[in-house]
Amino acid sequence: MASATATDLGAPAQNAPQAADTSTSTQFPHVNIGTRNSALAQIQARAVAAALKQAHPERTYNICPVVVEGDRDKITPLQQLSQGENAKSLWTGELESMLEKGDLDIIVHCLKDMPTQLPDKLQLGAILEREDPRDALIISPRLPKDTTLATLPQGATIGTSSVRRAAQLRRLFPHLQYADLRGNVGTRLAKLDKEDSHYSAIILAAAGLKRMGLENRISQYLSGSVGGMLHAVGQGALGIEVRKNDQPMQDLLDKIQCERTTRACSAERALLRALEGGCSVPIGIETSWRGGKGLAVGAQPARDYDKHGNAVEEPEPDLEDQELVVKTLVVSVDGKEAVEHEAVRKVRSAEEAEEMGREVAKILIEKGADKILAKINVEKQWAAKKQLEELQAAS
Ligand SMILES: NCc1[nH]cc(CCC(=O)O)c1CC(=O)O
Repeated sequence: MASATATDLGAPAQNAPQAADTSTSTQFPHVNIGTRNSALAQIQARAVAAALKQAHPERTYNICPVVVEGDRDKITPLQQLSQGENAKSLWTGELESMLEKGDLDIIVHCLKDMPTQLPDKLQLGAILEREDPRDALIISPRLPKDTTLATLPQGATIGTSSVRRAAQLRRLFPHLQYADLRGNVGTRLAKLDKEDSHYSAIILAAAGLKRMGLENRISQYLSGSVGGMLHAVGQGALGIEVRKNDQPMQDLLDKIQCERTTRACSAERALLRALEGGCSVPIGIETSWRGGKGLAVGAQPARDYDKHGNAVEEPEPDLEDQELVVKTLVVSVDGKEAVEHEAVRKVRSAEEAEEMGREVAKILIEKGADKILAKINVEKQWAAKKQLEELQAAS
């Protein structure tokens, strides 16, 4: 097996792999863990390495940060980058070809960024326990810290490059403006904070901020009930990609997966797959577990949050006694049309959860979601064509 080094992975020198642990047996080769090289991605990769180390202390782990295409092009708006044939490979393509070649053994992804269709030889080997899946509002330091979506001044600009976020917000906050905002979490915060920034606030995933120790920047946690914002499919969870024929590696991953998150995210991903939405399509979702011993069905969501956004710890009912609640929304880019649906079902496996996701997709389509999505695809193609013409005119 190839043992990759920082240099032959094309990573900058300061991103050298973490020193491999040589204190234990060397009868196994290192597990090479691929990751994007952003600060958040590397934090996530280290968390996975730590979980693996705990489950399998006999193995050694090597983190390999790689600069990917999506991180290089900072100019083209995301919706247009994710067009056409290259659509899905932008964030994952380079890492995946290294995995296929054997230069990597696993890739750690934000599940949200993982395409619903993976290359033939690869599979989603594990989904780990979910962090807070909600979106969060971050306010400019020039505004009062307790500013919320509802108290932002008329005409204030919110930075987000997510069609899903902007479309949902336009629906409930038509008096605000929405502008593209690109870059890693640190870059986006810097663009908000700089003195002449034209953003009054930005929306980021709470999970990324929490993982980076930046949750103190969060002014408001958004959800279906606060700000009417449903999160992206897979948001807050980590997905690990592995070669299909690598059973030993799959066995390692089986010990660190989270069944609750796997079932919920399997439903979410099956729904997205059935609607054929790319990562920037305005599909919002919220999954939760309901019922179980000691709780009346529908009495309260399985996970609640206090006013600081911390998960309120309650003794967790047995997963097998609970039902999965899937709440979902497809909204037009202008926020004027929306189709929503909520379903509740017992799912005893990831496969049953996928079935539920497909059922919900079918109902959304019956309610008219396909028309909203078709219109978005036409608009995207038009925008991409216009941009190409501009580029040609400029050259
Ligand atoms: N769109 C990029 C992206 N992909 C994953 C995360 C972090 C949150 C997660 O793990 O789902 C982010 C940043 C963000 O949306 O704020």
